[in-house]
Amino acid sequence: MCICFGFLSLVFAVFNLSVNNLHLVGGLEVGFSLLCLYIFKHSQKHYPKRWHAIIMCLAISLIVLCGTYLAPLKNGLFLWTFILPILYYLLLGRRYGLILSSALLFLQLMVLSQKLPHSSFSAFNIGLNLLFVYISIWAISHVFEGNRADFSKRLKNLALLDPLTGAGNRLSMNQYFEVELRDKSQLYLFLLDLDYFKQINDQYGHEVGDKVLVELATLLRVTFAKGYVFRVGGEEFSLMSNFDSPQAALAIAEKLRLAIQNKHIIANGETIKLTASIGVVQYQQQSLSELIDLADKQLYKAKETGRNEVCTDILVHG
Ligand SMILES: Nc1nc2c(ncn2[C@@H]2O[C@H](COP(=O)(O)OP(=O)(O)OP(=O)(O)O)[C@@H](O)[C@H]2O)c(=O)[nH]1
Repeated sequence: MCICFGFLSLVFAVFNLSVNNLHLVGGLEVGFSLLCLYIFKHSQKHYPKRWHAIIMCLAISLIVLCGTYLAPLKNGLFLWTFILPILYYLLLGRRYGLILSSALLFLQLMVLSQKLPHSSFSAFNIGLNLLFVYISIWAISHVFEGNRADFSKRLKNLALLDPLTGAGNRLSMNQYFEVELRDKSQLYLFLLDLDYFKQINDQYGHEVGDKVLVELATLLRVTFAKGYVFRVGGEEFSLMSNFDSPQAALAIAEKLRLAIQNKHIIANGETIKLTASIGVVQYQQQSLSELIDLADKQLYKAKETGRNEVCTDILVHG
């Protein structure tokens, strides 16, 4: 898109500078071409930045507004106004699309009211038609972008959330660890596994087992509100958060263990009691799979020593 707009803008710049004598508009168009070139170069090496899209939209709007004001209407430069709502919604989403489209409409109406002859009925007719075309394109862009955003959110949820519990899945854990979590200096990972969950399934049935998993995930999210909860296996959850100290991390792990122990789930008129084993490790420059392996060792230790335990390899001083 940058290449396409940059090239078009350069062609118009040459035309406006050499034939139309619109030096300001031509200059702006040359500037816009250079901006497009810069953004194109940047986006080849890095993820595109949001301010690039904002600057691009503002720059092209300025060119269209200046062009409409300075060039004779018969040049048709103002027709570019109609693609701008599409561009705003495409590049900036619904909120900015709405704000910029209304601002552009207001400014273009001011500019055109200076340029269209006031008394002429045909000018009034043209103005009205242009207004309705603009509003129609704007409305279509708004609805289309709304549908696209909802659809993309639903797809993202399908890809990243565990459908049963609503907790993040393995993929979202990887994404969180590798991309979103920038400061890992105080990161701790808990691996939590329900004890004797097979017995619950066997005794009460799979549906009740599912209900237990859903309630457990809710309890984890509430008790571990500071961090992120992912379901990484049948009845196994991984939790990640930064803590000020190992003591603080272990205190929360213990709080989780007690909350699960005190949780009573009613199913088929019976009360189901739960316990969980938890392995806690601190991040020290390992990869995610290495960190999980370490946490798994601690979890195994907790299972071995009788379950309903928190185990860790962190040395706590004092
Ligand atoms: N209801 C339900 N059960 C599941 C789901 N995923 C895995 N399971 C069950 O979870 C149980 C896990 O059993 P085990 O690995 O033996 O673990 P456990 O009985 O909790 O024993 P320990 O972990 O050693 O304390 C199996 O019975 C699986 O069928 C699920 O989505 N829903």
